[in-house]
Amino acid sequence: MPEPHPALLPVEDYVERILATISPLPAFPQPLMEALGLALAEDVVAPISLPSFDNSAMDGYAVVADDVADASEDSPVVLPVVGEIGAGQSSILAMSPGTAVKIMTGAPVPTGATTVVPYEWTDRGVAQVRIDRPARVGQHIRPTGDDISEGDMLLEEGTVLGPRHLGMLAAVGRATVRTRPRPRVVVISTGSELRDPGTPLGHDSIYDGNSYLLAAAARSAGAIAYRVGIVPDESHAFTEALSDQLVRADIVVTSGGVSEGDFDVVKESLSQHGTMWFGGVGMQPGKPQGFGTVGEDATPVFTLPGNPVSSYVSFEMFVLPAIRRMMGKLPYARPTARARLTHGISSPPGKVQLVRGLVDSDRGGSFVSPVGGHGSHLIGDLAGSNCLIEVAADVTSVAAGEMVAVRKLDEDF
Ligand SMILES: Nc1nc2c(c(=O)[nH]1)N[C@H]1C(S)=C(S)[C@@H](COP(=O)(O)OP(=O)(O)OC[C@H]3O[C@@H](n4cnc5c(N)ncnc54)[C@H](O)[C@@H]3O)O[C@H]1N2
Ligand code: MOO
Repeated sequence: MPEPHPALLPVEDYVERILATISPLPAFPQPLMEALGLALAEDVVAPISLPSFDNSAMDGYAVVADDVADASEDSPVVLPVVGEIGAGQSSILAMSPGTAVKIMTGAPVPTGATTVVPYEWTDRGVAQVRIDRPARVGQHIRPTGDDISEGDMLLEEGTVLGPRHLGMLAAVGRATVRTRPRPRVVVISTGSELRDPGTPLGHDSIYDGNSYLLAAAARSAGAIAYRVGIVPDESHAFTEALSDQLVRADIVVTSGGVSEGDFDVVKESLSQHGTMWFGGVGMQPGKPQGFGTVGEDATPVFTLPGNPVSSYVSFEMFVLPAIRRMMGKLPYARPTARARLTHGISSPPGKVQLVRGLVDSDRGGSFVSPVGGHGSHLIGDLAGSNCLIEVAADVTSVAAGEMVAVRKLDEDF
């Protein structure tokens, strides 16, 4: 009698198991430029106010508003110019009524001045200035704290830092911020049939697309990716490659060697490790999976199936959330959107089906078309898609015109 198929682990249970094993990486202060794209691991409170002093918004003359209240073109007010203040120069700290001080944009307004008259309203005089319009109190003065007040909550923990955040942090004088670093993800391709792109191909070999696919996906997810060369289907070669790599890995991702084949060395080598789990997950493509921790530092290891589409989809569903959890980035999983299906699709019972699709949101709604067939070797179709259509495990067909869940690939979230 044939052995019954072991039960498939539901996708959500597998994700839960993975996330329960993965911890956020310890945070530390990083220079601002290193923090781009990283999640803040502290609340940032403004250490100073911005502007930090009253300063001029125009090139012109700092004066007392009362002195120019009656100025007009027919009857200009003439004031002696007692000095000049450029941005970064604060030699003149105070001025008296009845005088004018030349002032440049951004320069500190001297005590006593209540307004700034722009050059355009004057004769631009050097020793004395003729002002032919009145200026109200506070005009063209940017007051202290106008933008940010000392003690304001600027950014909350978990914020993913973009260029505008970094600009603000620098503007308030922060040189470093506490962030969680990028995980180092080591990608190992296994398979004696694999050859490096750029080298000759025999009649029985294929190019190693997966290590590029997975390393690029890891980098796109925010990780530092190390693509290790091809490891043949030999147990000792795999074990050696793995132990060499563990020292620089926060996560190890392997491709190939996890199904039922006679040369499935990944499974064979790692099965001896207590914490590794191997089995089938209720998902297509990407059924054969393995996950656990290995080595002294309990480094998480994902053993993804070798078929390229299976490998990629497995990365999206399982490795991406793990990378994001290490980085402290929420949500962990790529969010789904809704789109109307243009052509019907069928799906096996008991498995979440992830169909390559092309989603277009520019036509007064979102429409999604399946791309190519279901085969998990079809990398051409994978490259031609921009989303994964997700069909739930208990659904066996979806008709054209129905709404489906889609994961838009490559989008930041
Ligand atoms: N008897 C069974 N056979 C298979 C089963 C099963 O349940 N019973 N599952 C199938 C499924 S589903 C998948 S997915 C694959 C997974 O296989 P492995 O993870 O063991 O991967 P390999 O056998 O090494 O390779 C599968 C396929 O992918 C190609 N490959 C592998 N590495 C790369 C790479 N780096 N770049 C490009 N292509 C790669 C490889 O040549 C094979 O064609 O198992 C099924 N079999
Ligand atoms: O799990 Mo496999 O991915 O169906 O080819």
